[in-house]
Amino acid sequence: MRSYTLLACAKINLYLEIVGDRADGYHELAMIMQSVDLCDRIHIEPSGTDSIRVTCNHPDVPCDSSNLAYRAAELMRSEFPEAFARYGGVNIYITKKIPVAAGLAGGSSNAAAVVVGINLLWNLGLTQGECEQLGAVLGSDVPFCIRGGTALATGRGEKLSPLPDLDQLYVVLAKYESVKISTAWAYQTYRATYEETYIRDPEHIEAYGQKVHSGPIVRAIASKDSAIITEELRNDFEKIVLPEYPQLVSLKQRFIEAGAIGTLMSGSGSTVFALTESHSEAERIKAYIEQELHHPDLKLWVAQFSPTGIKVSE
Ligand SMILES: C[C@@](CO)(OP(=O)(O)O)[C@H](O)COP(=O)(O)OP(=O)(O)OC[C@H]1O[C@@H](n2ccc(N)nc2=O)[C@H](O)[C@@H]1O
Ligand SMILES: Nc1ncnc2c1ncn2[C@@H]1O[C@H](COP(=O)(O)OP(=O)(O)O)[C@@H](O)[C@H]1O
Repeated sequence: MRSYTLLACAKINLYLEIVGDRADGYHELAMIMQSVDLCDRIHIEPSGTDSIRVTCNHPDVPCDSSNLAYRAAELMRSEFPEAFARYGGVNIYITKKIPVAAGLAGGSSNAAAVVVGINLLWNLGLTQGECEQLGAVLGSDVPFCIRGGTALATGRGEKLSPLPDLDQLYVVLAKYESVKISTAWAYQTYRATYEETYIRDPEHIEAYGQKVHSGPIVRAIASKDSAIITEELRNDFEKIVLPEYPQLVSLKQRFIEAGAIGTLMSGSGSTVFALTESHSEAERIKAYIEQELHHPDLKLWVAQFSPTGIKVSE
């Protein structure tokens, strides 16, 4: 039987506005999500048994049923029992390149790759939309990781509207290995600090009217206007994370000093990214930061915006 190798792209948030409280305990969001070509490699093969097995090269990633890739395979097993009975279990090999707990959706991208990979392995014939719906059960960011490219994400992050691909931008990603921020902590802390500004029980993002401020960046993306995109970068989590981690503030300052056209923390952190208009400029800024900060704990990567979230090869 066939096996598949998939590249699962990281995402960055060019815009993240926390707009309200939801009845289900999640937060209502307006986000611009962007895939970048820093990718984990996921290999999926039939196990020849009825079990799911996950192997990963990263010491901080669990290989048991708490691994999001494992949970994705479990979901497929329970949703498609006949296919499971016919094709059996799977072995999943994960080679991590995306830093862990970094605000780059590493786990979500791995789960996305497993949904897409098992769809192929078991000949399920699911459409991308159907894969995205299954992904939403696994986590708010998983549908975007399946769709990829550039998208406006609303609801709890799972409702996607496509935006034109921003293929002209490059990114330098920087992460202090010791600064690990849990997404649940970030949302809880934000709620505790800003709850009084929340909109209660919002039904639809449109209903927020004036309260949502993503219009200018959406229009700038449509017209591919990098100057306005960089002016409109926003991440509400910066308000609670940056005061706790002054090294991230310095990192942002250094990026601007180095000539980045914009800089922002991604998601709930702790990755900070800088945008540039060329690959050579991104490499130059990476080298500058490595030399200036020269911190063994600080890791940097250069990546390009990607029009896809998952790339498949047999
Ligand atoms: C913050 C973001 C921005 O893209 O990314 P990361 O920083 O994790 O990469 C996402 O909203 C993370 O999405 P994801 O990691 O899929 O979240 P989930 O598994 O659904 O939920 C993790 C935790 O975040 C909270 N959560 C998540 C999404 C949301 N709209 N409201 C929330 O309050 C949940 O209550 C839960 O405690
Ligand atoms: N396949 C996976 N890859 C990475 N982390 C995973 C995976 N499965 C579960 N996790 C756990 O999820 C947590 C969040 O990791 P990750 O998805 O990389 O971060 P973020 O939510 O900030 O984008 C980690 O602490 C890790 O232990």
